[in-house]
Amino acid sequence: MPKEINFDEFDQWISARNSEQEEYLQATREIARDVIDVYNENQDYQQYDVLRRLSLPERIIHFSVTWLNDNNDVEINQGWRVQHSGLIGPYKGGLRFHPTVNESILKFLAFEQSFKNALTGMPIGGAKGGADFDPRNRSEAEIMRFCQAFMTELQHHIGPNTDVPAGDINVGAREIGFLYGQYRRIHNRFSGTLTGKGLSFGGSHVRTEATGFGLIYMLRAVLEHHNHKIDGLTVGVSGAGNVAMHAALRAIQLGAKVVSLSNSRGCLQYSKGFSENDIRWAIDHKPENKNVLTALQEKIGGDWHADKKPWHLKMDIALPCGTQNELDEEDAQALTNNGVKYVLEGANMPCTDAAREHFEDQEILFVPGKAANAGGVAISGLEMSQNANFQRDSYNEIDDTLQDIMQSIHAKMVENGTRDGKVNYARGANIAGFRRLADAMVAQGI
Ligand SMILES: NC(=O)C1=CN([C@@H]2O[C@H](COP(=O)(O)OP(=O)(O)OC[C@H]3O[C@@H](n4cnc5c(N)ncnc54)[C@H](OP(=O)(O)O)[C@@H]3O)[C@@H](O)[C@H]2O)C=CC1
Ligand SMILES: O=C(O)CCC(=O)C(=O)O
Repeated sequence: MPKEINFDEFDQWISARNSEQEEYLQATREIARDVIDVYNENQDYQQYDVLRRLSLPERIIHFSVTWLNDNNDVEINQGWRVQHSGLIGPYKGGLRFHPTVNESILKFLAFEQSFKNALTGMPIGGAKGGADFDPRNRSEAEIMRFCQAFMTELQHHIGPNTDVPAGDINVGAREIGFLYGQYRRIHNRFSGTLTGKGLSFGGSHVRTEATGFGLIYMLRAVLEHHNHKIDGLTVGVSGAGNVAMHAALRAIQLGAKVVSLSNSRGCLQYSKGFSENDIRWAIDHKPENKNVLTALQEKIGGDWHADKKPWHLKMDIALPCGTQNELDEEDAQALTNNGVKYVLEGANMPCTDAAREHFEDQEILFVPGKAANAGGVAISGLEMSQNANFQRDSYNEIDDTLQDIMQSIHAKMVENGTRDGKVNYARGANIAGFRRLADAMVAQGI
């Protein structure tokens, strides 16, 4: 029988099933708060129980990864693939290698991924995976053997029409090459089972840059909607990885002043504003430097603040691009004290709940990661279709498509998130993603 549900009932239900999985509870509660009215207004959604069903992963695969280090000692790690929703296409989402990886983090990432992928308009479901492997201080040979051992287990569960992994933290082009090589060796088949591949073996132009560039295209759309221009604005970026560096690069190319980058060890402040060449140098020299930001500081100057975040600096726009929950309420307060106007999440869920509430209370425009960083997975979707058709589109064609996709996600948020003339981008993203998944769930029955 159709049944309405209120937020407290939902909260009790989800908490009882996921106790001590704080990141997962944070992500599911955040979406439920925004979509519960949409759910309660729709008899079909109630009849098919879509809110609760969408709040649990379809499948979690958990395996051990056993491999030999350079001393020929056995090492054992834990690996997972969380296949959250295959409703609208093959499971799709990145792999993360980091010592903090656990089931709660991968479940939250897979859950967010399903809503993000729904926003792209493409036929891709949501998943995430990874391992508690720490690649820091490992030789390249050890990283290769770990990737091969990880894929030996994961390959049972993926395929071009089943589940297509890609990169995430500490999984870049090199690791995707090792993972793909092992998959191809086992299956003796050239297929699109992994995106983010090298250009010489089925990769797509712009995939490397897509998440960071897409974030800046989203920023441009948000600014235009509010009659502003990026030119001359001051931007603070956290992180110094794939997303952060490419966001900084595109922002500078479009005329912004980027005054910070950071990593888990501290923050590099460069008040004059980095040049394109500074960012390109950091991208190129990251592999051979333990801390590319202190190496950059030695080259160009600026101030290195050990164990600090960039959020105490003066900026118009904040782009957290490091990791989940890196920006808390105190940071949000510091940003508003300094006059920040826009916050766009490049990372997945980098703002804590309290920080998001603070931005909402202060009427700071906030765009959640599931919309702002969707450019990466969107170009992964294009890599899949190029692979399926044995074709390669040009760099400019893909970059143009990326701009169109980010514009269309912006339009969906405005359509679903505007009340009394004001856009709540988080609510707009949650409602638009929820409607697409919920409609597919109803149409496919039980
Ligand atoms: N790659 C992609 O296409 C996509 C990535 N994302 C998300 O973007 C984020 C970054 O991923 P990506 O750039 O690919 O990963 P990378 O591995 O390339 O880089 C991660 C960067 O974040 C830094 N970092 C880690 N923890 C913190 C912290 N607490 N504060 C500040 N910086 C920190 C790392 O520093 P250190 O080296 O010191 O650890 C590193 O510089 C993640 O949340 C990821 O899920 C989202 C969409 C797509
Ligand atoms: O490209 C992909 O498949 C996944 C990207 C990703 O992990 C993400 O969007 O968080």
